[in-house]
Amino acid sequence: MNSIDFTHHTRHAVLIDLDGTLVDSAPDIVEAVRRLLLDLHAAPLSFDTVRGFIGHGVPTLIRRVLRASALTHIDEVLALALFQRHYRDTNGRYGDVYPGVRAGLAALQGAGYRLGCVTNKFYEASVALLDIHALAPWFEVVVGGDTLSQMKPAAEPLLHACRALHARLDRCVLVGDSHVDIAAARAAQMPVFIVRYGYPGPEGHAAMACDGFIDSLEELPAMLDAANQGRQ
Ligand SMILES: O=C(O)COP(=O)(O)O
Ligand SMILES: [Mg+2]
Repeated sequence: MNSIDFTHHTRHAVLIDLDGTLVDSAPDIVEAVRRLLLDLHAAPLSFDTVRGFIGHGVPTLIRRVLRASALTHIDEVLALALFQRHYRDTNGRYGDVYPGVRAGLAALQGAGYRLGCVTNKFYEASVALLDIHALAPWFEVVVGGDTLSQMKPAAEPLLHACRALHARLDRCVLVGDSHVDIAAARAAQMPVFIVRYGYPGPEGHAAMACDGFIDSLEELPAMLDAANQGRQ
């Protein structure tokens, strides 16, 4: 995939992570985990504990939940199926879009950027969540955790989105909330901007080696102007 020739593509694109960047979806996910643990007759985990498990996709989240609840004897495929059933109900119901997201997307589109959503959440759930919050129309492509054989931190989802948008690889940036996004962007040799909210994981933001932090997506057009000038 790395050998794809992007040089005939000229468009600038912004790839944006979903959970923790566009939507504060932890309340939906934590509620589905609470229902899963109820099914398994296990004690609930704290909100912060479960939120800290978000970032590497649902199968990893479930593995972490089972480990934290001393339920490693439970079949992960079964637990995943139980979770999915609950998540179909909770997805989009409790969490909300972060402040500045809608205005930021409008400003980016107005400035001529093509927009793609690159998430480790399963594709179907991602599209459903974007739909529920009326964010879907902004995105020309959505790459989910199960769209390709590899998810972030692999480079492939970013390269795939870039190609789908007919954008030049050296004209794409990623915006995310976690070290998974940073690692994926580095693997794709793409600049990465990190929101100061979201689910950065236990290490927090301090140790993040990104190209810049933002408090709101509304700050992006100005930041990208500066970044693109540096790349000419
Ligand atoms: O589902 C996850 O674990 C994370 O999803 P994200 O890539 O949109 O942050
Ligand atoms: Mg995220």
